[in-house]
Amino acid sequence: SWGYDAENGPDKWGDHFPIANGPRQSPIDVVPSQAQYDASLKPLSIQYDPATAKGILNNGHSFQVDFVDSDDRSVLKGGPISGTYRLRQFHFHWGSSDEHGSEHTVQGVKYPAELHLVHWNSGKYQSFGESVAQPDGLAVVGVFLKIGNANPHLQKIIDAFDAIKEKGKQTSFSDFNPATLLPGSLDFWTYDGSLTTPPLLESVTWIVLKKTISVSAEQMARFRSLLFTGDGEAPCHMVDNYRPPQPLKQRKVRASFK
Ligand SMILES: O=S(=O)(O)/C=C/c1cc(Br)ccc1O
Ligand SMILES: [Zn+2]
Repeated sequence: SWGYDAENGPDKWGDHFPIANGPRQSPIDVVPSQAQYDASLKPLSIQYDPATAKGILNNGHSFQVDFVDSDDRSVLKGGPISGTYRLRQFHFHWGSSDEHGSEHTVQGVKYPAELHLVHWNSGKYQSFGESVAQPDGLAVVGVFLKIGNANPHLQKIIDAFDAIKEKGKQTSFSDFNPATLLPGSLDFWTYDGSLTTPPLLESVTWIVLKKTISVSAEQMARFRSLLFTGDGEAPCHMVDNYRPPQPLKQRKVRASFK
């Protein structure tokens, strides 16, 4: 199945998922000078309840922290979206070195990693599964990681890595507030896009934060100690699990800030 190597990576995804060459694919290169300031964009409203954190899983492509999404305790509102979107999971994409690894880029600048907080439109649809097939079904907040001081909030996640080193492994993960992973400013760029992994569905309103959060080089090295492979397979380090920027086509990127 799909992955990130030469045989099954982003250049091959179109073979099984033709939408890979669609009109609203993600990620993109954000060019700040081309983004239009939109005064009608509301401030982002992000309210997460740490009690909704459920577990952490190595899914063979990344690791994800899953949340209880059977009620509106952890939700995203405002910004470019209408109504309420419920937090489903967050995950990361990262590189084999600190020089690259993010999916979105900013005028060609690559960051060592990118956090994605995935939300679905619980105001309009009954489940994540239904939402993922709708043009307004998902809202993903993207946050760039930049090498600097160790991030104490990331450390709690990293401390769980020994339990999920291989593909398919999972463990409980509770009492965690993902809002601690957000930068001080919620200024953002927004555009209509897609999932950046197969099935690449064009159902995502992207909200990419301008400000970064810190991660130390040592913490990044811990991300790279995870494995794409399962128990009993020849080990392959989980690195370079990012899709490169895709054509903007007929889209405009809006900015929430001047
Ligand atoms: O990298 S993203 O575009 O955030 C992919 C999100 C995603 C989330 C879920 Br939940 C299932 C499949 C997916 O592809
Ligand atoms: Zn992602």
